[in-house]
Amino acid sequence: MRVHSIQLGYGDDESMPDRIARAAALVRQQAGADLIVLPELWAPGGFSYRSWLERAQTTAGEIVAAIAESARAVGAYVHAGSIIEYPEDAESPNGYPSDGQPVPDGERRLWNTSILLDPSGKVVARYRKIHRFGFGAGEPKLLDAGTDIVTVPIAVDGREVMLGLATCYDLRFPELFRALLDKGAEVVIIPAAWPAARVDHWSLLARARAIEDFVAVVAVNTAGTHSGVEMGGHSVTVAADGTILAEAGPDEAILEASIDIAAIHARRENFPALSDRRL
Ligand SMILES: NC(=O)CCC(=O)C(=O)O
Repeated sequence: MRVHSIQLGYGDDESMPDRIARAAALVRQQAGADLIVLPELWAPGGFSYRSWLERAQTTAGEIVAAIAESARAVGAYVHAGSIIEYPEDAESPNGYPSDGQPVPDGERRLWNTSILLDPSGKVVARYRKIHRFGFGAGEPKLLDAGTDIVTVPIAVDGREVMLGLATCYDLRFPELFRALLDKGAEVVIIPAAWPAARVDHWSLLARARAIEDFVAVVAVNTAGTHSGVEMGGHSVTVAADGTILAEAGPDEAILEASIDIAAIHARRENFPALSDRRL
Protein backbone atom coordinates (compact mmCIF):
# COMPACT_ATOMS: atom_id res chain seq x y z
CA MET A 1 0.00 0.00 0.00
CA ARG A 2 1.53 3.27 -1.12
CA VAL A 3 1.07 6.00 1.50
CA HIS A 4 1.89 9.68 1.05
CA SER A 5 2.00 11.79 4.23
CA ILE A 6 1.66 15.55 3.91
CA GLN A 7 3.55 17.17 6.78
CA LEU A 8 1.98 20.60 6.34
CA GLY A 9 3.81 23.62 7.76
CA TYR A 10 1.95 26.81 8.56
CA GLY A 11 2.04 29.97 10.62
CA ASP A 12 -0.47 32.57 11.78
CA ASP A 13 0.12 34.63 8.61
CA GLU A 14 -1.82 32.18 6.42
CA SER A 15 -5.62 32.48 6.35
CA MET A 16 -7.74 29.35 6.67
CA PRO A 17 -9.14 29.65 3.10
CA ASP A 18 -5.60 30.00 1.70
CA ARG A 19 -4.46 26.97 3.69
CA ILE A 20 -7.42 24.89 2.51
CA ALA A 21 -6.60 25.76 -1.11
CA ARG A 22 -2.91 24.92 -0.59
CA ALA A 23 -3.60 21.58 1.14
CA ALA A 24 -6.15 20.60 -1.51
CA ALA A 25 -3.58 21.33 -4.26
CA LEU A 26 -0.94 19.24 -2.44
CA VAL A 27 -3.39 16.32 -2.20
CA ARG A 28 -4.13 16.57 -5.92
CA GLN A 29 -0.39 16.30 -6.66
CA GLN A 30 -0.03 12.89 -4.96
CA ALA A 31 -0.63 10.70 -8.03
CA GLY A 32 0.28 7.06 -7.42
CA ALA A 33 -0.70 7.00 -3.75
CA ASP A 34 -3.32 4.57 -2.45
CA LEU A 35 -3.72 6.64 0.70
CA ILE A 36 -2.84 10.29 1.38
CA VAL A 37 -2.76 11.62 4.97
CA LEU A 38 -2.97 15.18 6.32
CA PRO A 39 -2.18 16.29 9.92
CA GLU A 40 -4.46 17.08 12.88
CA LEU A 41 -6.45 20.38 12.79
CA TRP A 42 -4.33 21.72 9.92
CA ALA A 43 -7.06 24.14 8.77
CA PRO A 44 -8.27 25.68 12.09
CA GLY A 45 -4.77 25.46 13.65
CA GLY A 46 -3.78 22.75 16.15
CA PHE A 47 -3.12 25.21 18.99
CA SER A 48 -5.27 28.15 17.78
CA TYR A 49 -7.84 27.59 20.55
CA ARG A 50 -9.28 31.11 20.32
CA SER A 51 -10.19 30.60 16.65
CA TRP A 52 -11.70 27.16 16.98
CA LEU A 53 -15.32 28.23 17.39
CA GLU A 54 -15.37 30.47 14.33
CA ARG A 55 -13.47 27.82 12.35
CA ALA A 56 -15.66 24.86 13.44
CA GLN A 57 -17.42 23.06 10.61
CA THR A 58 -19.57 20.02 9.97
CA THR A 59 -18.20 17.06 8.04
CA ALA A 60 -20.06 18.57 5.06
CA GLY A 61 -18.27 21.93 5.43
CA GLU A 62 -15.77 23.59 3.11
CA ILE A 63 -12.65 21.91 4.56
CA VAL A 64 -13.90 18.38 3.91
CA ALA A 65 -15.53 19.40 0.60
CA ALA A 66 -12.23 20.78 -0.75
CA ILE A 67 -10.26 17.69 0.25
CA ALA A 68 -13.02 15.41 -1.10
CA GLU A 69 -12.74 17.12 -4.49
CA SER A 70 -8.99 16.46 -4.44
CA ALA A 71 -9.57 12.80 -3.46
CA ARG A 72 -11.77 12.44 -6.54
CA ALA A 73 -9.22 14.18 -8.75
CA VAL A 74 -6.29 12.03 -7.62
CA GLY A 75 -8.36 8.82 -7.27
CA ALA A 76 -7.05 7.86 -3.82
CA TYR A 77 -8.27 7.42 -0.27
CA VAL A 78 -7.54 10.58 1.72
CA HIS A 79 -7.33 10.86 5.48
CA ALA A 80 -8.29 14.54 5.70
CA GLY A 81 -6.59 15.07 9.07
CA SER A 82 -9.01 16.51 11.62
CA ILE A 83 -11.43 19.40 11.95
CA ILE A 84 -13.21 21.06 14.86
CA GLU A 85 -16.54 19.41 14.19
CA TYR A 86 -20.04 20.42 15.13
CA PRO A 87 -22.86 18.07 14.20
CA GLU A 88 -24.95 18.48 11.07
CA ASP A 89 -28.17 18.70 13.08
CA ALA A 90 -26.90 21.83 14.90
CA GLU A 91 -27.52 25.23 13.34
CA SER A 92 -24.16 26.49 14.59
CA PRO A 93 -21.43 25.44 17.01
CA ASN A 94 -22.56 25.92 20.61
CA GLY A 95 -19.36 25.21 22.50
CA TYR A 96 -18.74 28.78 23.63
CA PRO A 97 -21.74 30.35 25.36
CA SER A 98 -22.51 34.01 24.77
CA ASP A 99 -23.13 34.55 28.51
CA GLY A 100 -19.55 33.53 29.32
CA GLN A 101 -20.63 30.51 31.37
CA PRO A 102 -18.73 27.33 30.49
CA VAL A 103 -20.76 24.59 28.79
CA PRO A 104 -20.53 21.38 30.84
CA ASP A 105 -18.29 18.62 29.59
CA GLY A 106 -20.31 16.24 27.43
CA GLU A 107 -22.78 18.95 26.26
CA ARG A 108 -20.52 21.03 24.01
CA ARG A 109 -21.15 19.09 20.80
CA LEU A 110 -17.74 20.11 19.47
CA TRP A 111 -15.12 17.47 18.74
CA ASN A 112 -11.64 17.08 17.26
CA THR A 113 -12.78 14.79 14.45
CA SER A 114 -10.66 13.05 11.85
CA ILE A 115 -12.18 11.99 8.55
CA LEU A 116 -11.43 9.34 5.98
CA LEU A 117 -12.59 9.86 2.38
CA ASP A 118 -12.73 7.20 -0.31
CA PRO A 119 -11.53 7.84 -3.90
CA SER A 120 -15.01 9.09 -4.83
CA GLY A 121 -14.77 11.74 -2.11
CA LYS A 122 -17.33 10.07 0.17
CA VAL A 123 -16.80 10.20 3.96
CA VAL A 124 -16.28 6.54 4.95
CA ALA A 125 -15.10 7.00 8.55
CA ARG A 126 -15.14 9.63 11.27
CA TYR A 127 -13.13 9.40 14.49
CA ARG A 128 -13.67 11.83 17.38
CA LYS A 129 -10.45 12.15 19.41
CA ILE A 130 -10.87 10.26 22.67
CA HIS A 131 -7.96 11.66 24.73
CA ARG A 132 -8.11 15.45 24.84
CA PHE A 133 -4.84 17.36 25.22
CA GLY A 134 -4.24 20.57 27.13
CA PHE A 135 -3.19 20.20 30.79
CA GLY A 136 -6.85 20.66 31.82
CA ALA A 137 -7.29 23.67 29.47
CA GLY A 138 -7.48 23.66 25.65
CA GLU A 139 -9.25 20.55 24.39
CA PRO A 140 -10.65 19.30 27.75
CA LYS A 141 -12.19 22.73 28.39
CA LEU A 142 -13.48 23.42 24.88
CA LEU A 143 -14.33 20.09 23.28
CA ASP A 144 -16.19 16.90 24.10
CA ALA A 145 -14.30 13.61 24.14
CA GLY A 146 -15.01 10.98 21.54
CA THR A 147 -16.24 7.61 22.74
CA ASP A 148 -15.95 5.27 19.76
CA ILE A 149 -12.99 3.15 18.73
CA VAL A 150 -12.89 3.32 14.94
CA THR A 151 -11.53 0.89 12.37
CA VAL A 152 -12.43 1.04 8.68
CA PRO A 153 -11.61 -1.26 5.75
CA ILE A 154 -10.21 0.20 2.54
CA ALA A 155 -9.69 -1.60 -0.77
CA VAL A 156 -6.09 -1.65 -2.03
CA ASP A 157 -4.76 -3.77 -4.91
CA GLY A 158 -7.71 -6.15 -4.78
CA ARG A 159 -7.61 -6.77 -1.04
CA GLU A 160 -9.04 -5.20 2.08
CA VAL A 161 -6.73 -3.30 4.45
CA MET A 162 -8.12 -2.49 7.89
CA LEU A 163 -7.18 0.99 9.10
CA GLY A 164 -7.37 2.04 12.77
CA LEU A 165 -7.82 5.73 13.59
CA ALA A 166 -6.16 7.67 16.43
CA THR A 167 -5.19 11.33 16.87
CA CYS A 168 -2.04 12.94 18.33
CA TYR A 169 -2.21 12.74 22.17
CA ASP A 170 -3.93 9.32 21.79
CA LEU A 171 -0.42 8.05 21.01
CA ARG A 172 0.33 8.15 24.75
CA PHE A 173 -2.48 5.68 25.55
CA PRO A 174 -1.39 2.15 24.56
CA GLU A 175 -4.75 0.64 25.55
CA LEU A 176 -6.40 2.44 22.62
CA PHE A 177 -3.95 0.84 20.19
CA ARG A 178 -4.56 -2.61 21.73
CA ALA A 179 -8.28 -2.04 21.26
CA LEU A 180 -7.69 -1.06 17.61
CA LEU A 181 -5.63 -4.22 17.11
CA ASP A 182 -8.40 -6.29 18.67
CA LYS A 183 -10.86 -4.68 16.22
CA GLY A 184 -8.70 -5.89 13.34
CA ALA A 185 -6.45 -2.90 12.60
CA GLU A 186 -3.47 -3.61 10.36
CA VAL A 187 -2.37 0.01 9.84
CA VAL A 188 -2.98 2.83 12.34
CA ILE A 189 -3.19 6.41 11.06
CA ILE A 190 -2.23 9.20 13.51
CA PRO A 191 -2.57 12.84 12.39
CA ALA A 192 -0.98 15.22 14.88
CA ALA A 193 -0.08 18.75 15.93
CA TRP A 194 2.74 17.67 18.26
CA PRO A 195 5.11 20.38 19.51
CA ALA A 196 8.87 20.39 18.91
CA ALA A 197 9.39 20.50 22.69
CA ARG A 198 8.37 16.82 22.99
CA VAL A 199 9.17 15.49 19.52
CA ASP A 200 11.47 12.80 20.94
CA HIS A 201 8.40 11.29 22.68
CA TRP A 202 6.49 11.39 19.37
CA SER A 203 9.13 9.45 17.43
CA LEU A 204 9.67 6.90 20.19
CA LEU A 205 5.97 6.29 20.89
CA ALA A 206 5.07 5.92 17.19
CA ARG A 207 7.67 3.20 16.87
CA ALA A 208 6.71 1.58 20.19
CA ARG A 209 3.01 1.35 19.21
CA ALA A 210 3.99 -0.35 15.92
CA ILE A 211 6.23 -2.88 17.65
CA GLU A 212 3.95 -3.72 20.59
CA ASP A 213 0.74 -3.99 18.52
CA PHE A 214 2.17 -5.53 15.33
CA VAL A 215 0.61 -2.81 13.20
CA ALA A 216 2.11 -0.43 10.68
CA VAL A 217 1.91 3.17 11.89
CA VAL A 218 1.47 6.26 9.71
CA ALA A 219 2.12 9.22 12.03
CA VAL A 220 1.70 12.61 10.32
CA ASN A 221 2.71 15.71 12.25
CA THR A 222 2.58 19.46 11.58
CA ALA A 223 5.54 21.79 10.86
CA GLY A 224 5.98 25.56 11.33
CA THR A 225 5.01 27.74 14.31
CA HIS A 226 1.46 28.92 15.02
CA SER A 227 -0.16 30.50 18.08
CA GLY A 228 3.30 30.67 19.67
CA VAL A 229 3.87 26.90 19.54
CA GLU A 230 6.66 25.42 17.43
CA MET A 231 5.55 22.16 15.85
CA GLY A 232 7.85 19.15 15.80
CA GLY A 233 7.51 17.69 12.29
CA HIS A 234 9.31 14.33 12.08
CA SER A 235 6.34 12.51 10.62
CA VAL A 236 7.15 8.84 10.40
CA THR A 237 5.87 5.68 8.74
CA VAL A 238 6.80 2.53 10.63
CA ALA A 239 6.45 -1.14 9.64
CA ALA A 240 4.99 -3.63 12.12
CA ASP A 241 8.48 -4.86 13.09
CA GLY A 242 9.54 -1.32 14.02
CA THR A 243 11.48 -0.62 10.82
CA ILE A 244 11.25 3.06 9.87
CA LEU A 245 10.03 3.17 6.26
CA ALA A 246 10.14 6.96 5.88
CA GLU A 247 10.80 9.87 8.22
CA ALA A 248 10.61 13.64 7.72
CA GLY A 249 12.72 16.39 9.22
CA PRO A 250 11.30 19.43 11.03
CA ASP A 251 10.03 21.36 7.96
CA GLU A 252 7.09 20.96 5.59
CA ALA A 253 7.56 17.73 3.63
CA ILE A 254 5.82 14.98 1.69
CA LEU A 255 6.75 11.46 2.79
CA GLU A 256 6.26 8.49 0.49
CA ALA A 257 6.32 4.95 1.83
CA SER A 258 5.20 1.52 0.76
CA ILE A 259 3.62 -0.66 3.46
CA ASP A 260 3.76 -4.42 2.90
CA ILE A 261 0.50 -5.73 4.41
CA ALA A 262 1.53 -9.40 4.04
CA ALA A 263 4.65 -8.64 6.11
CA ILE A 264 2.44 -7.50 9.00
CA HIS A 265 0.82 -10.93 9.13
CA ALA A 266 4.14 -12.72 8.66
CA ARG A 267 5.50 -10.77 11.62
CA ARG A 268 2.49 -11.74 13.76
CA GLU A 269 3.02 -15.41 12.86
CA ASN A 270 6.79 -15.43 13.25
CA PHE A 271 7.01 -13.64 16.61
CA PRO A 272 4.45 -15.01 19.08
CA ALA A 273 3.88 -12.10 21.50
CA LEU A 274 0.20 -11.68 20.54
CA SER A 275 -0.62 -15.34 21.19
CA ASP A 276 1.38 -15.16 24.46
CA ARG A 277 -0.93 -12.46 25.87
CA ARG A 278 -2.39 -13.25 29.33
CA LEU A 279 -5.58 -11.33 29.93
N1 LIG B 1 -2.40 18.07 19.88
C1 LIG B 1 -2.01 17.18 20.78
O1 LIG B 1 -2.72 16.24 21.08
C2 LIG B 1 -0.65 17.42 21.38
C3 LIG B 1 -0.13 16.25 22.18
C4 LIG B 1 1.16 16.57 22.86
O2 LIG B 1 1.70 17.65 22.72
C5 LIG B 1 1.81 15.55 23.71
O3 LIG B 1 1.22 14.47 23.92
O4 LIG B 1 2.92 15.81 24.20
